[in-house]
Amino acid sequence: MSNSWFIIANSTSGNRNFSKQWKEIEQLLKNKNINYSFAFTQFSKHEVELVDTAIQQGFRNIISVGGDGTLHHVVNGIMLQRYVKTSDITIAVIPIGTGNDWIKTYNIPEKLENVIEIITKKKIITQDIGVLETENKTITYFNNVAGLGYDGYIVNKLESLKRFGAIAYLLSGLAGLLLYKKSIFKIIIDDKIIETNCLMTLFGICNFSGGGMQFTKDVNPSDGLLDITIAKNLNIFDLIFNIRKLYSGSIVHHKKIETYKTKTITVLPIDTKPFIQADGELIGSGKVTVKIIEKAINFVVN
Ligand SMILES: Nc1ncnc2c1ncn2[C@@H]1O[C@H](COP(=O)(O)OP(=O)(O)OP(=O)(O)O)[C@@H](O)[C@H]1O
Repeated sequence: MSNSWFIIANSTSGNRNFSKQWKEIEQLLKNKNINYSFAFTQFSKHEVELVDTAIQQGFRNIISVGGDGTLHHVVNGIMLQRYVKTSDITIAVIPIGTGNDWIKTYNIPEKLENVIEIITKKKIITQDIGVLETENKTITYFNNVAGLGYDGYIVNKLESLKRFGAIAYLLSGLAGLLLYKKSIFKIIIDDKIIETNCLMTLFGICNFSGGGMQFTKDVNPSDGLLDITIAKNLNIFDLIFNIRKLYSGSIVHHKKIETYKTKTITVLPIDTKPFIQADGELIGSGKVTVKIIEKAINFVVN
């Protein structure tokens, strides 16, 4: 069992024909003599239960077949189980989602043949995992990028637009700015208190979010630090004139953006309850405290 993989597959991820992709995945795994069992998710967050059962049965290697949301829930399943240390578990990702942002940090390709090849090599990085605690004491883990404010607003709006792919993030991201009302955030980082009109505050472990955009600076996913980005009173013109910089990452040098590295941060929105997103999943609204767990889970990378 310790060398075998347990595959958790989300047939609703992405816009392509899942059964065709699944057939190809099974064929490639068989060609490479990779030992595996599998289960399909039946509903959102089912990943958490499936991971728990797989680990209880003795599996230590898990493959997430889906997008960033599926991976997010697999990670939460690992962090929530109580059978083994989380660092005893290894996750590989077969990306069939829409954004597939987490894989971009590690140059993991989307072509199935190449991904399976990477899984056979099993090169591993032990990555940090973030923890968010909301006002009602709900705990959520994340492996890529979380945030509150405008990014949460977009995640909430995007449900119906997702089938249009990564371009939908960009278009709804720009159009939404005309309607979105920024608000004052009180941000506590170590001994520093920042009170500012804020479009959004992001908590990063890896580089990419929003379908290939980069808002985090000098990322190291295993250094035990959150990469904080505070986007202050940016407006639609700031973004339209800097579209290329959103994707290249140099937007972080904009004068209305500040970045920090820290182990813990609290954000208190004043008078509003902005949406909070984690890895592109909507998880709550309002006040949030974020911490980081250094080197928590192993991931197969390129
Ligand atoms: N059987 C299911 N039915 C409905 N929703 C599901 C099911 N299984 C998983 N989900 C949920 O579907 C959501 C979206 O999945 P996922 O993020 O993997 O795909 P995506 O949105 O196409 O990709 P990305 O996040 O990379 O853009 C996740 O919240 C996941 O928990």
